[in-house]
Amino acid sequence: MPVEEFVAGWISGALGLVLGHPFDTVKVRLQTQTTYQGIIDCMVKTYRHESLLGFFKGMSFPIVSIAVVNSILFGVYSNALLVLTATSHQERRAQPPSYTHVFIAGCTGGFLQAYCLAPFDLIKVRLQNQTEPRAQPGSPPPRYQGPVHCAASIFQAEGPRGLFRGAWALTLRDTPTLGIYFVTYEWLCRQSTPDGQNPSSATVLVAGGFAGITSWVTATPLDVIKSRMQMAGLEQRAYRGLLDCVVSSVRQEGLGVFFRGLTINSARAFPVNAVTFLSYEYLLHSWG
Ligand SMILES: C[N+](C)(C)CCCC[C@H](N)C(=O)O
Repeated sequence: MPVEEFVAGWISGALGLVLGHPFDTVKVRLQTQTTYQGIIDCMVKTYRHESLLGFFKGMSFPIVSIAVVNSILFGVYSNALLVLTATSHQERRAQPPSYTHVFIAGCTGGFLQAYCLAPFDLIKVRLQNQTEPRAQPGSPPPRYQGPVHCAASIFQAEGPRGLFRGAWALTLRDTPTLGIYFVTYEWLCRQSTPDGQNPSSATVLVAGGFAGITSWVTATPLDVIKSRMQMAGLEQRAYRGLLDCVVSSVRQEGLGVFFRGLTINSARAFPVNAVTFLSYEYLLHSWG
């Protein structure tokens, strides 16, 4: 089993992640809190209360987890294509796989990464939603003092299952939308590259960026539900399940609730995924 794809997936994921984290914090806050009037308001308030550091809350853990998660996504995707089409990464420009195969491989990668992502994503969302300024002398400490403390508190209060809160919503969010992600990327690359040639860097950037946007646009409704289910354990607002969360969110806030964070998700998705795909292709290319 080729391992370069796993390593390339990890490094490229980490680069994209740092770039996109401030957007991600604003998104999570808009989705789960009602105190902000919009993106700008949320950014200004976050900056005033918590300085620039506020935007980077909850990032250390994802940096570690992206190693696992993005390498599973890209590694499984590429190896699934190897199984389906008997072509390696290098051979795929000359013998492009069908879009059905790309979709199936993307869904497989998406499904497998979702379960590993679930506990990391839960901790990220809980930490991002702590809006207190960084510890000041005399003020009470925030509920979670960091990722490890957060994981340990959830584990103590709810057992190992608590760490997988929202995991189903996350799996449903990621399985089809990562199929869409790779199909969009491949389609855009093929549109602007002569047959058999490697896409240019500019093409990879644009195709990666749009793959990110398409995937996030289709993922946003379940992203909202996922984030809410992850926060529910804290807020005594227990949902009986995914459907209950969907129904009660729509009842209280209307259908618009499914599009919370859509603009910011898309704004974040372009640079993050442009950089992810460019570094992924570059690394694989330079390793031969
Ligand atoms: C499937 N879903 C849309 C959720 C994610 C797809 C893109 C993944 C990328 N690491 C990013 O963070 O943008």
